Amino acid sequence: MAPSDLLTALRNQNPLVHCITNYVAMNIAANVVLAAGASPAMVHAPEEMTDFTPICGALTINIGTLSAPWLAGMTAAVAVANTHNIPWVLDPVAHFISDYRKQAAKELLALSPAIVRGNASEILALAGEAGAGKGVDSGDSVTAAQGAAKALAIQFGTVVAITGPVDYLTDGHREAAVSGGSDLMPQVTALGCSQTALMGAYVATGPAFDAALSALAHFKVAGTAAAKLAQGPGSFQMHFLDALAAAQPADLAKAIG
Ligand SMILES: Nc1ncnc2c1ncn2[C@@H]1O[C@H](COP(=O)(O)OP(=O)(O)O)[C@@H](O)[C@H]1O
Ligand SMILES: Cc1ncsc1CCOP(=O)(O)O
Ligand SMILES: [Mg+2]
Repeated sequence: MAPSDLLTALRNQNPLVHCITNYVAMNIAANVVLAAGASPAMVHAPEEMTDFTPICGALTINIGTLSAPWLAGMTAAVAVANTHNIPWVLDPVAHFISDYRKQAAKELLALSPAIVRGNASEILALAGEAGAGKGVDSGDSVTAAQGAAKALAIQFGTVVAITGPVDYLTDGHREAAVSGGSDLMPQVTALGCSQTALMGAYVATGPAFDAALSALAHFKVAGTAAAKLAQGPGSFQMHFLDALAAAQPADLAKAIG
């Protein structure tokens, strides 16, 4: 499906997106999903998954502020999603910072996410390559992680998105680059996490590769527009939400290629 059709479908369908994300991202990720035209719900108790996950169009899992009860909620949600053929997206935030987080990311990756999204350092480390990540921030170039993304996509039968100044997307066979946005984007916390949540909204609407591409393009188009009005990271965040809502389906193609 073309990105323009996917954005139109997303806004028509207003899919319910089950997000398990981190404490930092919860508010902005929910606002991003709403601004784009979908309906987010942040629900993480393991006891709620059998009731809630099956009624959602997609699930997103983000390990940014991981702890044991949250991991239990994540694995319970993924099990329900997989049983009901509900696509899910993995964001392995800073998984290389501890053995605990590394192991969690590895276990989640083995549970068949439709899409994996991370920054370059996260994708490199997921493929077992040494990177220069600094906590949640990337220290590596997107180009340096492209081989890792392809290898992961093939090994796990998934779509892998690396975000950065120019985003890269692959399913191991096809690949795409998405440009635009602003260098104010990494100055606003949890925009990567919000991108992951938005991928959930799109993958509830169409095939994984097309969904990830559309979500990446939607962010770049909105980021470019917001940067024209922003005076710094604070006003950028406000204008970015407005620009996500104002983006027109035909605009998305401008960011791709
Ligand atoms: N220097 C940059 N110029 C333009 N867009 C950027 C830049 N850095 C990051 N982005 C965009 O910011 C969003 C978050 O990406 P990123 O910062 O890589 O994620 P994370 O927060 O997980 O590290 C993505 O939409 C990405 O395209
Ligand atoms: C600062 C921080 N600390 C733990 S999670 C988080 C948010 C990270 O968000 P992103 O990966 O989108 O920059
Ligand atoms: Mg991140």
